[in-house]
Amino acid sequence: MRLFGTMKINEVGTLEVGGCSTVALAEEYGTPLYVMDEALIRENCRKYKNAFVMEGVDTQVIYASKAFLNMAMCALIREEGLGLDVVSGGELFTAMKAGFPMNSVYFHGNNKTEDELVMALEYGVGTVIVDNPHELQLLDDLAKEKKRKINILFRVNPGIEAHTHAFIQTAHHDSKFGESIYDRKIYDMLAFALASEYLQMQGFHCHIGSQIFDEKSFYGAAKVMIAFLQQVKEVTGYETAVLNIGGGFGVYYADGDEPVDVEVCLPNMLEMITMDCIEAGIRVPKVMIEPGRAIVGNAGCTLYKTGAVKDTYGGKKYVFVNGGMTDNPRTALYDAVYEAVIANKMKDTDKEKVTVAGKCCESGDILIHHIELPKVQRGDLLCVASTGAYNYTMASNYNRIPKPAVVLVKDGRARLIVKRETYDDIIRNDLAY
Ligand SMILES: Cc1ncc(COP(=O)(O)O)c(C=O)c1O
Ligand SMILES: N[C@@H](CCCC[NH3+])C(=O)O
Repeated sequence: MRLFGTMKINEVGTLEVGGCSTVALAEEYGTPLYVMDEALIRENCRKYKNAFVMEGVDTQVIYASKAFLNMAMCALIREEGLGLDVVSGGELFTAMKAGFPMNSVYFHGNNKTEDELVMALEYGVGTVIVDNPHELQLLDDLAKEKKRKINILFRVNPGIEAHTHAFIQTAHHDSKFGESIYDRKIYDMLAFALASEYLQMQGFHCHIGSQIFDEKSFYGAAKVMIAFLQQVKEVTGYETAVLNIGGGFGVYYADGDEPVDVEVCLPNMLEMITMDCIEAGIRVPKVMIEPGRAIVGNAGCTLYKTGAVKDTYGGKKYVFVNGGMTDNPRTALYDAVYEAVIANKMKDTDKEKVTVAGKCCESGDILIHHIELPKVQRGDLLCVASTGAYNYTMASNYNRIPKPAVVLVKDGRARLIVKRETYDDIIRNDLAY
C-alpha cells in the first residue's frame, strides 16, 4: 500500500497516521473508523491554491464539498481560504451552521428545489450555478419576491468525454447536467439573465467528470470554453467575467493510477486560457476550479476489525470486515480498486491472496476483489487507504448498519469530528405503530 501524508510504520510494526497509532485509534474510537490526516488536507489545499496563480489573472480554488463534508471540514476549508461548492440544502445548511462565509459558497445542482433556492437567497449565498431554463425562471421569480440580488453562472457542457468511468462522466451532450454549449437555448437563457433586475450574470461553469488522469481533457475543456465565450461575445456582446472549469482531478488509489501533476497542469491551463483569450479578443475572466477528491481522497483511510476468514469450496479466500458497502460503496458502484494493509502487522512478510468483503446482505458487498495480505486472524486491523473522498458522504444505513465515526489526526492528537451512529440513531425517525 502506498503511504500518504503522515502515514508511517512504527517500531512495533503498526501503521501510524498523524502521529497516532491506528491500533490505539481503533481501541479508543471503535471500528469501522474513518481517519482523516489534517496535515495532508491542508497541504493539498495549499498545493492547489499555490499552483493556481498567474500574474494578472484573478483565480479562485473552491472545494467541492460532496467529497467530504462536516462542520469541522468547513472550518478547515475556511482557514485555508478556499471557496465551498455545495450541491444540496443539506450541504448548504452544514456550511451555514459552521459559519462558512456565504459569499464564498457556490450552489450547484441540476434540480435544486424551490425550498433550496429560497434557502440560498435567505442565507445570502454568493453564487448559484444555474442548470437549466426552468431553474433560471424559478430563481428569478424567487429573487424578485425576496428582493434579493444574486450572482449566477450557467452550467454548460463543452461536450468533452473524459476518460473515466461512465457513471462519473458529466459533460457529454446528453448529460443530465447543464446545457450544451451547442444548444441555442443558452442564448435565450443569457438574454433572460441579462434582462433580470435581480440575477447578476457572472459567467459560465463546466465540469467534465471525476477521477480524470489525462491533463489534455482539462486543456481541451478550457479551450472549447474559451471558443464558446468568444462566440457568446460575438453573438450577444456579453463579456464573461467568471469561468469555472470544475474539478475532476484524479488521485492514486492503486497501481496504474497516475494523477496529473497539478503544479504543472494548473499553471499550463492558466497560461493557455490567457493566450486563447488574447487571441480571441476577449477579456481574461476570473478563473475558478473545484477540486473535491484531490483535496481529501488520499488524506483519509478506514480502519476495520477483521472477523471470519472463509475458504470457499470454489477456492476463494474471503476476509470479512465489520463494515463494507455501507461505508464504502465505491467498489460496488464503480469497480473502484483500493489498497489496504493489516495495520497491526506491517512487518509481516508472509502474504496470501484474499478478497476483502463486507458484512451486508449483498453479494456485491466487496471492498477489495484481489489483494495480498499477511495471514489474517479475527481481530486484526485492516486499513483501507484513500477513502477520504466519496466514502463518508456516500455512506448508507443499509441493513440498518450505523455510520462510523470520523477522527481528524494531527501531530499525535486525534479529534473526533463526527460521532459514530448508534442503534438509537438508526430508529430515530421511526414512529411507533
Ligand atoms: C460541479 C462539480 N464540481 C466539482 C466536482 C468535484 O469533482 P472531484 O471530486 O472529482 O474533483 C464535481 C463532482 O464530480 C462536480 O459535479
Ligand atoms: N461519487 C463519485 C464521484 C462523483 C463526483 C460528483 N459529480 C466517486 O465516488 O467517484
